[in-house]
Amino acid sequence: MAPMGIRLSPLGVAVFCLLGLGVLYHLYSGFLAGRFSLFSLGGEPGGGAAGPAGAADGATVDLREMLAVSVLAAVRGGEEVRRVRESNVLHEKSKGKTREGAEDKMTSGDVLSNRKMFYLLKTTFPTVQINTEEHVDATDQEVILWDRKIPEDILKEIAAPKEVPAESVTVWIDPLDATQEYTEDLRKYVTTMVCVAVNGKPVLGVIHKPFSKYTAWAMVDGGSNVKARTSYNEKTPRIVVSRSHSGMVKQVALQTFGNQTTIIPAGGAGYKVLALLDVPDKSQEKADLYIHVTYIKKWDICAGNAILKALGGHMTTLSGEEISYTGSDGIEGGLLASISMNHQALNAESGWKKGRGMCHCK
Ligand SMILES: Nc1ncnc2c1ncn2[C@@H]1O[C@H](COP(=O)(O)O)[C@@H](OP(=O)(O)O)[C@H]1O
Ligand SMILES: [Mg+2]
Repeated sequence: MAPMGIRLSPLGVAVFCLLGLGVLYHLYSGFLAGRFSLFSLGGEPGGGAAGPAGAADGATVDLREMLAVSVLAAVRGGEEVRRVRESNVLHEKSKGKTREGAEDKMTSGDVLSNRKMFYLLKTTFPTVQINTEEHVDATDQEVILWDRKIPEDILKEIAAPKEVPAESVTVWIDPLDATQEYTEDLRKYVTTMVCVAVNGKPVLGVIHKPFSKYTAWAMVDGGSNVKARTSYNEKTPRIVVSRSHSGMVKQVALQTFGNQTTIIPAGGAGYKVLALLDVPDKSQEKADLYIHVTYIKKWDICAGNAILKALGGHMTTLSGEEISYTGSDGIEGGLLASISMNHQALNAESGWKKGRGMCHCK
């Protein structure tokens, strides 16, 4: 008989100790996996412990977890986008005008998708900088918890965690790309997008089509669920361009590549990047190049830039400069996106001279 009348069974004590050891092992193996992957990336371990709650660790974040949450955020945001469109009550408003005088529209689809996407990412990675197209209402907070499950297709492509310092990360969210087309009920152009940049370089991108439920994702030096097509027409390329913020893009494209070139006007920067890839979605048109000439924001292009880069393609300004995804929201020098082509030669051909903002076409 034990003191105070409690009798300890030897079998019970043994089971209790074994359970305790199991829990300790589980916790410690997660800790070691995080540390090893950090060292393999050449980084320094941060001050906080990268334990099993790695996603909530302030000092480092695991890019593989960020990819899983980004895919989930794009899908959850997309559900809002679809629900609002199907309700036919869009509460369309104008946020003002673009520099070229087009209406910069916003709908309930943008706002509700933004709320879901932002809070899912912010709750999971509270210390990371998140830039999003729409205003986040702090009085309307929503705590959305990630179930910490990394989907099988991601685990298959990316075998190990990839930890980076949280302070090096900037997330860009576009809760509804192609808002203009959304208001016109041109559903195929609409996407939701998440991008993660590390030290300003785009490293992972997710583009989700809410109406056909297709999702493309890729991580630079990691893996992807999408690939380039087998061939592209470099001589007389089909060029996908904006239908609602076109500027002089048609003239630039035709003068540069000749009158044989086919111009495909389309909505959404996400849609236009997918046009360059091997995408099984039936509603997706195909193109060889994507050119944009007016001002554009980084949440519109970062995910596409990351995906192209991961697959060996390029997205630069028209004068060939890489785009840095920190600091200011927008870029001035236009956009040229290609894959499996001589991007540098295309830049030179397009005739845009750095800093001039005008075309010196042939
Ligand atoms: N000149 C400009 N100024 C501001 N935003 C622009 C722009 N040109 C394009 N965009 C934005 O870039 C995205 C793709 O544009 P487009 O469909 O014309 O190619 C759209 O994003 P949103 O729909 O997310 O606002 C659009 O608003
Ligand atoms: Mg956009």
